[in-house]
Amino acid sequence: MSNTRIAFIGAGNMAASLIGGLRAKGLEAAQIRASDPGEDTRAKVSAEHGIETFADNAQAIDGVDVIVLAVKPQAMKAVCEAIRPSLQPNQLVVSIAAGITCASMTAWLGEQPIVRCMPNTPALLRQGVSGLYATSEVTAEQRQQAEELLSAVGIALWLNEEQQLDAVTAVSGSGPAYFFLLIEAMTAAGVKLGLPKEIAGQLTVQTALGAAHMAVSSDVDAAELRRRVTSPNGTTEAAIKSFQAGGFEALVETALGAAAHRSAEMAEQLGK
Ligand SMILES: NC(=O)C1=CN([C@@H]2O[C@H](COP(=O)(O)OP(=O)(O)OC[C@H]3O[C@@H](n4cnc5c(N)ncnc54)[C@H](OP(=O)(O)O)[C@@H]3O)[C@@H](O)[C@H]2O)C=CC1
Ligand SMILES: O=C(O)[C@@H]1CCC=N1
Repeated sequence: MSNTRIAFIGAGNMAASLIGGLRAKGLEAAQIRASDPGEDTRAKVSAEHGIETFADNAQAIDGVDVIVLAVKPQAMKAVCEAIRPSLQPNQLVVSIAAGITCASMTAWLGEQPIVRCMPNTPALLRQGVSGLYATSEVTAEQRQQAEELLSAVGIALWLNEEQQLDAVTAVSGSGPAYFFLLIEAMTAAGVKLGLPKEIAGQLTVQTALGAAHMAVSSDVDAAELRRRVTSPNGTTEAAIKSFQAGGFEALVETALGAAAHRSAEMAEQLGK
């Protein structure tokens, strides 16, 4: 990406994470621009990353190689239609918006190389994971550019079918929130069992971190790691049996199904 010029449309949370990752990877501030209607948002991203910012999206995309659409899904149609007259045919459009299909973007932007992806908030710490899907207009060089963009904040995984992005959204896009919910619930349960809140919180968060590190670095799968914690007729077995009696696995499947369904539903509702 040594010479790639990138414009971010929308300079909110996810854009700022990506910009931070790119700067940490060595991209020059002059290679990156961002546009956003918020004066404070522009001032913040400009102060933090030393990049030029714009109130006008068309001005921001002038002459860049890659345009990252980082606005809310509800704003995508208006943003795409407004930049359409200013697009160059070879400019790669990368969208991170949940539930907005390549077909909708093509209808709003015209024929344009598009990479649709789904990152997640740990991108802020360069610990994110993203699924990526490219339309047939995307060249090998542009695939590389998109991959390097998302790799700057974590792991980037290519998908062969666009529909799989609904599942990626359900698993990893929304996924951090599920772990936060579990952290909240375990901390509250620890308090109910007699621990001070701060200690219950620290025990929970450090356990989550340790377990995630083990799952990442171990050569055995999560089921085996779980088995190694679970002594026969011990405390873990008592807890796991209780989770399973309450339908834990089925509940997770239902919850992720709801997220994937919502992603597809947003495509229907917002894609017209
Ligand atoms: N948050 C998450 O966990 C994830 C989010 N995403 C996707 O990333 C996208 C951005 O989300 P996130 O960063 O959280 O949202 P934010 O609200 O933090 O950022 C969006 C930014 O876009 C600005 N904006 C609004 N309208 C326009 C416009 N017409 N032109 C330029 N900028 C505009 C907003 O300004 P203002 O606030 O003034 O309206 C805001 O600063 C969404 O589409 C979401 O689906 C993907 C993966 C994970
Ligand atoms: O909740 C949402 O719709 C967005 C997409 C994935 C995470 N947050």
